[in-house]
Amino acid sequence: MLDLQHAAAFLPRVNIMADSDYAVSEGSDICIVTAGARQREGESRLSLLGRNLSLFKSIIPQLVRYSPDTILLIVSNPVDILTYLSWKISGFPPNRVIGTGTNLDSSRLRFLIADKFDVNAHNVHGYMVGEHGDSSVPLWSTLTIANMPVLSICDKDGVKYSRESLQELHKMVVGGAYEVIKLKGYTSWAIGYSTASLVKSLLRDQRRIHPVSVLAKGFYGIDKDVYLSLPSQLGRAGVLGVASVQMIEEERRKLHESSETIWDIQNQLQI
Ligand SMILES: NC(=O)C1=CN([C@@H]2O[C@H](COP(=O)(O)OP(=O)(O)OC[C@H]3O[C@@H](n4cnc5c(N)ncnc54)[C@H](O)[C@@H]3O)[C@@H](O)[C@H]2O)C=CC1
Ligand SMILES: CC(=O)C(=O)O
Repeated sequence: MLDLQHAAAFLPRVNIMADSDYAVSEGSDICIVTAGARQREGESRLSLLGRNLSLFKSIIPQLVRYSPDTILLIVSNPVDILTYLSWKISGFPPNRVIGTGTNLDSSRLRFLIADKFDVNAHNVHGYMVGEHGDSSVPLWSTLTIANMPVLSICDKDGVKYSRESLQELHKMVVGGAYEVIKLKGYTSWAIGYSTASLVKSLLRDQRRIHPVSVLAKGFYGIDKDVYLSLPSQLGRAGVLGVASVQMIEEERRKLHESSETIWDIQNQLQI
């Protein structure tokens, strides 16, 4: 708290408070939960569940008690399962319980595509969906650079990036967090920017579409209460809707596989 307060001369006027008493969070518009164990080198996100489950059981009721109308934005891993857990514990409607999900994975993919094709990442449009993690699914069929489908660019003669090398990019996205963790012990900057961008869309009612972890039941043929990332419109009320993106059969199948991966673990939770 002090370290942030000492930046007062460089920030817009802001009241920075901290306390171990949750009363300090009373009346929050949004509560961002980042507490918890992080991965050690080579460890998967899913393996963190045991350590972070009991933590969430103690944190979420306190946040709900002091801010019954808040939006819960979950960052801690495994983010999809902890977001589901937060939804269950909070008793909130699902539109007010959101996980940062594949907003970060999508940015990693957009960065890699932008780098390969030497364009600005803002001009690369597309989503990764599903689990934030190893079973995430890139929606190649709708990925575009300035409205040109990336797959059709790859099919043109003389383009040096084949469809196979795009699959390599997906591996790099999945391996991206592992690599950063190996190099510096944790990831921080990209998830920080990703979360800030989501908060801006939510609190300023920007109605932008982000791939974030939402209750997926009823979308894309998913019939279970799982949280996973789908392109979702965010505004002041939280999740305003889920976009209907065209998916080819293979993408839909992989989304369902990702959903099953999460479901299998979620099913073992004792809430
Ligand atoms: N969804 C995503 O894309 C990302 C998720 N993460 C996840 O975020 C979590 C935190 O990671 P880091 O910040 O790197 O770890 P960290 O170890 O730097 O920070 C964790 C913090 O949680 C706090 N904490 C522990 N128990 C608490 C409690 N009962 N109440 C309040 N605070 C408590 C600790 O004091 C510590 O400050 C991990 O689960 C990590 O996997 C991290 C980066 C990206
Ligand atoms: C740690 C993590 O989930 C990430 O950086 O993607």
